Amino acid sequence: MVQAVVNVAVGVVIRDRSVFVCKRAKDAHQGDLWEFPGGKVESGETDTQALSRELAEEIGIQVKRAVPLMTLRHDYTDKAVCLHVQLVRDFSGEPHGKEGQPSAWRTLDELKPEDFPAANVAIIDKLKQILTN
Ligand SMILES: Nc1nc2c([nH]c(=O)n2[C@H]2C[C@H](O)[C@@H](COP(=O)(O)OP(=O)(O)OP(=O)(O)O)O2)c(=O)[nH]1
Ligand SMILES: [Mg+2]
Repeated sequence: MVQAVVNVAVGVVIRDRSVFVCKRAKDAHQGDLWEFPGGKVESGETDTQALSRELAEEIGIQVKRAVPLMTLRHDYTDKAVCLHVQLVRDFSGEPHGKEGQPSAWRTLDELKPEDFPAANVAIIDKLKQILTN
């Protein structure tokens, strides 16, 4: 059966020179890898609405402004995703792993692409282009 592409809102939360990352649950798709927080866009939601909802649920912040960074499609062997990646610099609340997941602030130099799902390699590359210097 051909599977539908799953639309996902992904937030790169930035403070100073660091980004906020979380660890995916072991039993999740692409489990046990690090991620930028976010999740599936539900029907009737815009990407931005989905992002605000997911970041409130997963890391306990209120997004004040989100700026689109990139949209990318990635086909894993078992699932195809379209990631709508947005930069979040303007938020209230203190990001934390609200669902008990490990989380951390990391500088770009500290991000190892191999610790993330394969789709994230392109995101990390793009962040390095725009956030350095
Ligand atoms: N959140 C997030 N998902 C990513 C990233 N990179 C990547 O390939 N994905 C994939 C993994 C999943 O197949 C999908 C997002 O699913 P998710 O597990 O976050 O969705 P969700 O929060 O709505 O979770 P659930 O309630 O359905 O379990 O996108 C990333 O950096 N962040
Ligand atoms: Mg999620």
